[in-house]
Amino acid sequence: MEEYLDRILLSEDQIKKRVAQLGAQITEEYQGKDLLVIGILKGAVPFLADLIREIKLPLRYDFMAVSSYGASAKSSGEVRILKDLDSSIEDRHIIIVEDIVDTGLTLKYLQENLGRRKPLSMKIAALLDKPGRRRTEVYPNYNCFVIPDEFVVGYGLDYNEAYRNLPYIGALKPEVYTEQD
Ligand SMILES: O=P(O)(O)OC[C@H]1O[C@H](OP(=O)(O)OP(=O)(O)O)[C@H](O)[C@@H]1O
Ligand code: HPA
Repeated sequence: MEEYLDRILLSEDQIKKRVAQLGAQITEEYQGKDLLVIGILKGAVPFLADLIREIKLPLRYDFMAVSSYGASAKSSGEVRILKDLDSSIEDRHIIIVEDIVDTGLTLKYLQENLGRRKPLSMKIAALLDKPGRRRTEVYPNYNCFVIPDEFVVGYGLDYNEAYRNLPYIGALKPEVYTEQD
């Protein structure tokens, strides 16, 4: 295991199996619907790439970039749009794909912002849910794993832009980061 990790929380195999299950569930639930999958950059990229290949339906995908963490391990609480969607979502069935719901502030902002654009339906799929840190009452409709209150990296999740390419999810050693930085 890498020396900066405390332990591996979710193995490559566990992630693969759970993402396949979720893809099958979405395939069933969206039969006959015109689906648009919206990935939230940058963390959702590996999850989105794997999930869409497990959804056996015609779909389209687009990306949005928002940021509240900057280069730190603590949410600033203020969400900014860095890149908006390429096209309208009015009258589309959308699934927002996130790597993690932590304080929930990013998701709350996205729900409000995208909700105003009048999609036909809107659901949230998150790889990880960390309910112990929630600061607002938002929860993903589809979730792969619930995790404890620890800062995690890998499979898209970063600390200061590093570790996104790990194929599994690991908890960072506390000495590698500080909550206040
Ligand atoms: O529930 P919250 O406390 O709001 O945290 C979740 C958000 O934080 C991370 O994004 P970040 O701003 O770090 O951007 P990134 O995806 O580019 O890493 C993550 O990808 C979620 O979008
Ligand atoms: O635990 C986390 N790791 C990486 N990025 C994050 N963004 C919110 N929580 C986390």
